[in-house]
Amino acid sequence: MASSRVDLDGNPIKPITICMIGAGGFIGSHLCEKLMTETPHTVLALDVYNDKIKHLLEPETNPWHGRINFHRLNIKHDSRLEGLIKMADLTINLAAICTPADYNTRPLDTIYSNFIDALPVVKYCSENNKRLIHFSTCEVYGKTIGSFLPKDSPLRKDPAYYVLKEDESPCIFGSIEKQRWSYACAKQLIERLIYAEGAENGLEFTIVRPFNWIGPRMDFIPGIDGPSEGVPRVLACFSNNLLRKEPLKLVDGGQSQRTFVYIKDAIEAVLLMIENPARANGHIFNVGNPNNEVTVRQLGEMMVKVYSKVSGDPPLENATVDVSSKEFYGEGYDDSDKRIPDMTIINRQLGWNPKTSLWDLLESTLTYQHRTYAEAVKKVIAKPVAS
Ligand SMILES: NC(=O)c1ccc[n+]([C@@H]2O[C@H](COP(=O)([O-])OP(=O)(O)OC[C@H]3O[C@@H](n4cnc5c(N)ncnc54)[C@H](O)[C@@H]3O)[C@@H](O)[C@H]2O)c1
Ligand SMILES: O=c1ccn([C@@H]2O[C@H](COP(=O)(O)OP(=O)(O)O[C@H]3OC[C@@H](O)[C@H](O)[C@H]3O)[C@@H](O)[C@H]2O)c(=O)[nH]1
Repeated sequence: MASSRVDLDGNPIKPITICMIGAGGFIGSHLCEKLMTETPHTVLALDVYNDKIKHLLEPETNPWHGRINFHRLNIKHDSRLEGLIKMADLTINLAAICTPADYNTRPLDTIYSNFIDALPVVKYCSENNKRLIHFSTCEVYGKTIGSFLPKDSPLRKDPAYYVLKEDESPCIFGSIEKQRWSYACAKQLIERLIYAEGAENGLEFTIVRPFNWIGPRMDFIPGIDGPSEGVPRVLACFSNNLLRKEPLKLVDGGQSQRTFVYIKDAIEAVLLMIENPARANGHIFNVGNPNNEVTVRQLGEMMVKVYSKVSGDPPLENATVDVSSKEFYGEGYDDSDKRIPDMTIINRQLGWNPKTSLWDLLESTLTYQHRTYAEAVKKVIAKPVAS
């Protein structure tokens, strides 16, 4: 496997050591899996949790045993961080609070997590001349220019007013009371800091802006492997509703638009960045699938159909219900109206294109959700409520 692998310019790929912070999360678990099964690289996996990568850490008979080492630590306060970054050739920082339900209910934790806690990582990489791949977000673009045009303006249909370009589009956030944007603002400032470290001190960096990556192991199902009152991201919210046979809640009518990309497609893009530093350094990359655009209402309706197919149950009648954002997320919520990534830069630098359609990615993801959770949800529903 390992020795014959070459990069995009035909050079042999040498095995490296990667310090992956946030390796126990959704994206981290898929990236670790890819690195273990398809590459010779070694991973120092840092996180406070490891449930999603347990299958890679155990048993000792795994062919990659010894190439992945888990370090349980909180980067807020752990003196081991600099040493681990020094031991690696490349650091990938995925650690963040990144769930909309947290942005306006835990704004301080959100700002600290996405900006303050990331500062030492940038500093240690810069001081020790280590390459950094930092995970930002599509949310740094905020709202589209088109959303400020009159509702009936024909310009709303012009891509110049909504396609999001790394090197051209402005970042448009709501007012300070709309704390939804605290996350986006913290991510924007850390991007600017990394960029400045590159410009002034020569830090070798790549910034990734994910556009709604979804797939197995995303977030949690409330009351099963996460808190009963917890509100995960939309894929897990809708999966939870489907598993419990309750209507899917459409926030403010589900009119916002998103493009969804399959996690396995997106991880291919990250691997190209890891293994082609000369093409990836100094760049900010949109990673998404512009062909998979739907409104949140359309996403819900499609998930109802796909879940019926994979579970064998008839689709729910009255499958959706409208809720206000204030009721669902609390005061201070706002939303991104539309997110279409421009793909020019990632295409030119890495030749990457997403492959999987929304229907196909939902089919494999909901098959996983059904297999993993249906029985556990049935048991919880059957339990009499304690009086
Ligand atoms: N999934 C997406 O579509 C998406 C979209 C935009 C941006 N992102 C960004 O990608 C990154 C990873 O996202 P994800 O979807 O895998 O989220 P996730 O919540 O599943 O993973 C984040 C991981 O970081 C860990 N972590 C957080 N704070 C930590 C700390 N102080 N010390 C150690 N570990 C810590 C968490 O325990 C978690 O396992 C985040 O930076 C997020 O903002 C993701
Ligand atoms: O049950 C639900 C959950 C969510 N939604 C809506 O679905 C849309 C998508 O919500 P998600 O929870 O997936 O999160 P968003 O797309 O708003 O942001 C996401 O993308 C940017 C990343 O940085 C973050 O990981 C995440 O914040 C929003 O319009 C939200 O209001 C519902 O209508 N019903």
